Amino acid sequence: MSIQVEDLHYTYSSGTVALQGVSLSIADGERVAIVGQNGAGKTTLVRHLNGIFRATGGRVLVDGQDLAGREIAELARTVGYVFQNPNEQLFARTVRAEVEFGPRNLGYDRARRDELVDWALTATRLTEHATSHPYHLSLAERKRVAIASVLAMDTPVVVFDEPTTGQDHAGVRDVSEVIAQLHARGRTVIAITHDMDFVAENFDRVVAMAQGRVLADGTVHEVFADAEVVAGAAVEAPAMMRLAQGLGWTESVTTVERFVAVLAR
Ligand SMILES: Nc1ncnc2c1ncn2[C@@H]1O[C@H](COP(=O)(O)OP(=O)(O)OP(=O)(O)O)[C@@H](O)[C@H]1O
Repeated sequence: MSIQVEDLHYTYSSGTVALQGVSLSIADGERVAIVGQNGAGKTTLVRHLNGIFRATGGRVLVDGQDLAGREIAELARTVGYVFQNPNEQLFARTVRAEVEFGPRNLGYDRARRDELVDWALTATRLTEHATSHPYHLSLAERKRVAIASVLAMDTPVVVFDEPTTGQDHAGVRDVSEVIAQLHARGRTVIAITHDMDFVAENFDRVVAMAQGRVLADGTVHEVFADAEVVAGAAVEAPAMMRLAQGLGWTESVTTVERFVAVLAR
């Protein structure tokens, strides 16, 4: 499902100008990472995609339809949003009830619901915690519950707000695997992240933001090879890319797999 953001502006009621004319076009099935320093406007931007925020200027179209005037409940069927802080998202008494809430609310029948919930729990390694209270789990596990509860809604677009923060190595691998599964199912995946190695390993495209604007939009290599962009967005290129540059290689190298392939030659 495609997304068009056209000259989007957003000013908080406090007067903070968070977005100053963002334009983006995301095609069906793309994997897009949004990067940039704290306060760049990333969260404000993605919260427009499912109608949590309404543009104070410009517009957002999903599948060609303007989101203005559309109900949040209707948009929930289209764009899933995993909050950065799971405590803002979770409310049920058991993990399974939490994960089942979305598909139940969307009116999916029992068989589809069970299938989606089982898949979401397996994908996030939470099956054994299905009957636990989410608040008895660690923060990292609660974050995975938040991910599972959005996965189970089976939306064509899934937006993650800093999905790897607080996750250990296995948790990061799980999130990568979830993204790969969503991609294989043809879903559009958008993630805000501060982990540039995670970006390089899991995304095809990077949008770098600064001060409420898009500074650069391109492949991982294109965006991180531009020193001005790297400085302006206050990010660091992925480790493999820095290593390859340090070795004086001219090839595009952003991932471990690619690094090993070039080294082997
Ligand atoms: N609820 C709010 N009320 C007022 N200002 C806000 C609010 N939330 C965010 N802002 C401000 O809007 C600007 C953009 O914030 P936003 O959270 O979108 O940035 P971000 O790029 O997601 O940052 P981070 O990486 O820290 O999550 C910042 O100046 C921030 O202080």
